[in-house]
Amino acid sequence: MISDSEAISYEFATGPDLYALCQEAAKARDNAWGKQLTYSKKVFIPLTNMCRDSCGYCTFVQSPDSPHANYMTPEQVFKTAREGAALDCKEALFSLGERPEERHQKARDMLANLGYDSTLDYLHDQCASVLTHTSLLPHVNAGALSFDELKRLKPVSASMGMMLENVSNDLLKKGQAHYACPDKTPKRRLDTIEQAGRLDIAFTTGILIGIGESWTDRVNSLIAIRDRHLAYGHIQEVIIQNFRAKAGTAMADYQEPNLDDMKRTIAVARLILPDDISIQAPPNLEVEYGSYINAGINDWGGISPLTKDFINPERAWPQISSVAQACEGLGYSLAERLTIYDRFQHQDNKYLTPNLTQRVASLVSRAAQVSGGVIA
Ligand SMILES: O=c1nc2n(C[C@H](O)[C@H](O)[C@H](O)CO)c3cc(O)ccc3cc-2c(=O)[nH]1
Ligand SMILES: C[C@H]1O[C@@H](n2cnc3c(N)ncnc32)[C@H](O)[C@@H]1O
Ligand code: MET
Ligand code: SF4
Repeated sequence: MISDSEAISYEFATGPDLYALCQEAAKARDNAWGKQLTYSKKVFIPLTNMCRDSCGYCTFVQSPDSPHANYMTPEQVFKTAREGAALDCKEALFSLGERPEERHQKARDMLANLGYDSTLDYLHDQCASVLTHTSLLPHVNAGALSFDELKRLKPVSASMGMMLENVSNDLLKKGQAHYACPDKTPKRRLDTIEQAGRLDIAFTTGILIGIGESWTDRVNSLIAIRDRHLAYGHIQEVIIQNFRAKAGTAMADYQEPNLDDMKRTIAVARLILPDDISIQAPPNLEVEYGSYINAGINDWGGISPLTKDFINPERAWPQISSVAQACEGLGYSLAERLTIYDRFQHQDNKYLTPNLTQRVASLVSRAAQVSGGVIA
């Protein structure tokens, strides 16, 4: 662990200083997580691509005028989930736009056709349906949610998540990444993390780097996550995600963070966050993703053999065998894990409702029968 001021002092760490910082982080990771990295085999279910926000970096969102604006039908959800299960996926990642019906008539009309007036009600029922009809465990990433909304989703989602993005209020100003995004206020994002803690939901969060924040904003975002974890103990993983500039977005010409920036941020995250939080970085947003290992990550997040990363559709997943090779080249093994990390699984139905406890147990025992138990 390092102090807050020490973390801030690493802003310009480069060359041998960055190397030493990464070594310290890698040592902390080895002590806490051993010589094994993990990933979750998943399918991506983009339930709707309409959204009431308009983040400057996002190409996932579609304007209601676009012919591509949609809700997936229950049949499409089921087909994706079933095909994923057939390929041995264990997670159904529901990732979607936020409350589109509160802004767009087209979203209200499409929802009405499906028999709903709220995206979150539809989400709830589709998670329930995946649980009933397939072996997959839903993980909901629906952005900022209230206590009541999280509470309703808990029995149908094995874990949940929402990127904090960043705690800087400056990003809400005109011309900045989160201008006119009511769901990206640090207050609402932090409140979601807090309420998930009160509800004992195993929670994924993280920061998106390179969206106009300062280094101090970045460290302060990690500190904010740490402090909520110290209060509730519910943060299972923190994602360090690098912004990728996309043509056609407000931030198309923004500079992307470089590899040193990612390594520096990963290392500081490892050293400032408690050891029991997993540090995750996606392997599809950086060609030299293997060097994240030497900076202290222990997890790659979800990797899909079936669906693309709908948020970064132009960035194909590396083959799982290539990720395994990158790990092995540095002396680490690669193992599959479930969407809810091991230490949250066996706590007397605290994090999992009884129905989900059972589902998790049967996935774990299935994994134990094939290939000697791949689930970490
Ligand atoms: O494929 C992706 N998976 C994303 N995931 C899923 C992640 O890779 C894992 O599948 C889950 O975290 C399960 O551990 C997120 C999950 C969250 O809870 C919050 C944010 C993300 C962001 C992404 C993402 O941009 N792309
Ligand atoms: C689901 C998560 O995907 C991330 N996200 C959205 N757009 C981009 C982008 N251009 N580059 C990298 N990550 C992105 C945000 O952090 C969001 O919370
Ligand atoms: N809309 C949610 C968020 O931004 C999740 C998907 S982002 C493409 O957190
Ligand atoms: S990042 Fe999420 S909240 Fe922002 S516009 Fe895209 S879908 Fe909406």
